[in-house]
Amino acid sequence: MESDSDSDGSHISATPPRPKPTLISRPRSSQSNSKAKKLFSEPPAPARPDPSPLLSSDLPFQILRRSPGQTLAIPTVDSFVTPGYFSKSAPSFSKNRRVSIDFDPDTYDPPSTFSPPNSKPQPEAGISGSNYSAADWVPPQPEPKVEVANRSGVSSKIVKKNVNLIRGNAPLPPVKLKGGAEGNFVKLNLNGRKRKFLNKGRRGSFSSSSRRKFYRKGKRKLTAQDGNEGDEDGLVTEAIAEQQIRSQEDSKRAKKFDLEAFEEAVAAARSEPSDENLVKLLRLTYGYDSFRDGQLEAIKMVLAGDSTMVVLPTGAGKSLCYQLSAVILPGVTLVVSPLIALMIDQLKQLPHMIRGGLLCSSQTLEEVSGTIRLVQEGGIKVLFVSPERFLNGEFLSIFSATPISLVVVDEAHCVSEWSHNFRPSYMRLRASMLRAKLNVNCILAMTATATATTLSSVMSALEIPPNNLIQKANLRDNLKLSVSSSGNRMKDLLKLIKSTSFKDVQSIIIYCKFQFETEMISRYLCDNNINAKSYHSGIPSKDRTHVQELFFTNKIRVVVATVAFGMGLDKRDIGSVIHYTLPESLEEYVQEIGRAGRDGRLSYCHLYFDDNTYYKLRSLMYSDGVDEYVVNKFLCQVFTSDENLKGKIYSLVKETASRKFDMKEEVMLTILTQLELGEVQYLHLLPEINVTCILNFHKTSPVLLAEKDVLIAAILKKSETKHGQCVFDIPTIANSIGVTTTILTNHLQNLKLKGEVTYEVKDQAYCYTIVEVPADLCSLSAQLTKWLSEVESCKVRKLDAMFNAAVSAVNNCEKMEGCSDAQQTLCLQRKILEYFSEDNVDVPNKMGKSSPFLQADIKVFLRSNSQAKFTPRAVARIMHGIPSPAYASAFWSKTHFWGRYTHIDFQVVMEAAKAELINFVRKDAV
Ligand SMILES: Nc1ncnc2c1ncn2[C@@H]1O[C@H](COP(=O)(O)OP(=O)(O)OP(=O)(O)O)[C@@H](O)[C@H]1O
Repeated sequence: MESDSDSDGSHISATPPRPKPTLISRPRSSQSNSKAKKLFSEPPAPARPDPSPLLSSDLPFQILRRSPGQTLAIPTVDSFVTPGYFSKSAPSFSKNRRVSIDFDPDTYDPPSTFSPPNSKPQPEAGISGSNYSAADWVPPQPEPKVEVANRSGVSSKIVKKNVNLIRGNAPLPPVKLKGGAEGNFVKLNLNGRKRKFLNKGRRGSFSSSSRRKFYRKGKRKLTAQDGNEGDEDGLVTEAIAEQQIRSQEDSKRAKKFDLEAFEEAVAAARSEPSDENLVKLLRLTYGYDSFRDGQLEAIKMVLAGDSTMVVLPTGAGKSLCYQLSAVILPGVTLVVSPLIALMIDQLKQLPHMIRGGLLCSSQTLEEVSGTIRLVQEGGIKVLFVSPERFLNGEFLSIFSATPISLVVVDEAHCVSEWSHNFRPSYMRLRASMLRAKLNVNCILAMTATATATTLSSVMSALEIPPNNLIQKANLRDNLKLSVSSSGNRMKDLLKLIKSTSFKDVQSIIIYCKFQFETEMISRYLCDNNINAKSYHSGIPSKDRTHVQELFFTNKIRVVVATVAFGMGLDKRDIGSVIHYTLPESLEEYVQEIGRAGRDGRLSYCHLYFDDNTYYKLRSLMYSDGVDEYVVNKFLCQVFTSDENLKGKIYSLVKETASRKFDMKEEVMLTILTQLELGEVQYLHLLPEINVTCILNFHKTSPVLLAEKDVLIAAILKKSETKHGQCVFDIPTIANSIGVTTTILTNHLQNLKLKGEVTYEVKDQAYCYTIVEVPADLCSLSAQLTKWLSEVESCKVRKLDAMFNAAVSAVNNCEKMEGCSDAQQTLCLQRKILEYFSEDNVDVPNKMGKSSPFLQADIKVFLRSNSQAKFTPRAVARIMHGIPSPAYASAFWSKTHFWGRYTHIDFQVVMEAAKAELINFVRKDAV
């Protein structure tokens, strides 16, 4: 259970950390110490993972024993250096190669060339110290050349190199289009078509068939070059290419589209946004005859420049509210979306006359700069971005000359820590920030699932006046809801799917919490002649896309999925959603059943629940918890005691810090974001980067190169030589010459393109500059811990409310009016309504408050693991079967106490552990 629950990419999820790829170290040849070999040597063998991180963990029970924070030795920053500064002869920056190193945690997978998570740089014999001398350098062997054909068919020779750019994204060779179109302009023009709309004639002639070939070719190249990339990257690239092909087909079909009439309707709606004009534009854009409930109201408010909060049920047509507004508004509409998959879906769903674009971390340099160019040229009307983009100054600067008319915050509940799906990066989306950085005054926030508390916190962050709320019922009334408690869910599920109500249902989604469940159930259904496939984030993206395609084309009847399948999914004829596992909140339940019946037809939603699943889920709710003294230690490290703090870039390597503080990466990010956006701004977060760089020189000797290049000179001064490679910390070098890390890595990339160097980066880190050192770290730690524990309690309450709704639907339903024939629709609707209007109430729970054996078991556990260090929280987590960064399940699940007390309240177990640990320490002292 512990290892494979799925996450939707949200901040506080029950998902244990995904295993990261490990590097297989090869045995080293004893003769491999020649200098030439040193420069081409394999990366250093990773250190063996510590079998028990506890032994080296810095987490003693002695609460007051605080280890001092690590101090970053960062030299003073003298001045800000422009890109050309590095090159002593000529500026070496190519503007269009520059790319911001942005990071979307929802899709990030570290490139496989990186060191394994537990590896630490090992001191090696033969390290020559931090300074290079000319004698250290031996020219490397030439690298093999491969032929690559460009679009025009002319083959060009390029050097095949290790794809070790930041995120492993090697830039594509420039592709020249006939007729003057440039680069991969067309490929990026996601809704390109024939560019009749507003930029007539800008694109050169590019026939449909050649375009198809181009996309296919581009796709192949990208696949080859993205070999080291995360799974989602292939998905983005493919979606972009497929979108292009689809746009072509649409374009042919839409020949009859009357551009003139459309442009007239836009102009009319712009000058007078009356009901009549808007309906006319709706008809021309979508072919719909009327607006759905809430749509017209929302569009009119946005056109009047009023920030608006829209709460409409799933499938009610929220996207149309911003799409139609975008057509009428003069500037760009920026849509912030939490998941790349969601952005891709929305991009694909844009009507062909609305030109869309997408910026995400997994795009190539050309794709990013091409999209930015299009935005600046007015070639994109709707731009989808992830919230992490707002960390990036370069991204924000795009809009200095390009007006944004509207910012749309999709899935706006993510802004609030009191929602089921809080994301720290969404905290950045404050009205004040959007006004200051983007000069935006109108915000449209949209969600299907927000409780009263969530709504009020979102509206306050986005400064949406209370009167500007458009809210309709949370549920559509074509959903028939039923619940049952089951001792044998597999059998009951099969019976249900074969029952009369379900037997004619063509498309069914079955939601599970854990990946193994999806595999197990889909196999079981296939064995029973039901065509089913599983879907979860552990499946390669290509296979996932394939499953989705099979489902959308009705080639499979059932998809058994985790939460990874759902948000934004718009298959209209899904006739049933079944919850094999209890959702974690009523919000999640409403969101997931909202996939059914989008065509308006009666659809069936069944929910199974049982006590054991509830206990397991409730345990997982505690996996983010932190103790005050750990927060204090964390803050000590963040505000390291350096005299000259201001302006310097600091970094915290995620993996190392997470294990050191036994704190999930998302929790660290939440604290850091709060330190930036709370009442006092203590720091300024920068985009996450890999901070350790391993550099190899190729053409010119390092010393000669350093004579021409200030950056290389600084690197040689402050780096170490390991296995003939130059290893340095990116922020340290950036600080020493007073540039940003982005400028530094862009410069390295430039040198790489010239064949001077190759490099790898590793150690993903949070980067920040310090604005103000807190006067009292203890009280700040106390405040932050209190806040985090309230967030945790809120999550637990949400699960309790979900479980209670299910229990009461089964137990009390007959007494309620209208529920019959195993349908609990009215009863559940009532519960959902109550919950969404007043969620902040304590709900009774059925957790045990004591156990006769608990204390004794903890005692035995501590004795049998006396070599390890524990906190009460760590012991309680083990008793509840919750893995954490420092207490991995791979090791600790072997103890027979693992998960033994899931039925006893977590706080109770923690108190018992605390008492036992005190006894243990006292006895030890005696
Ligand atoms: N006025 C309308 N008339 C007919 N169909 C509409 C109308 N507005 C939207 N739709 C259709 O309803 C479907 C659902 O729309 P959309 O995906 O925008 O819903 P949503 O509210 O964003 O749902 P979710 O929250 O699940 O993402 C789409 O297929 C869309 O084309």
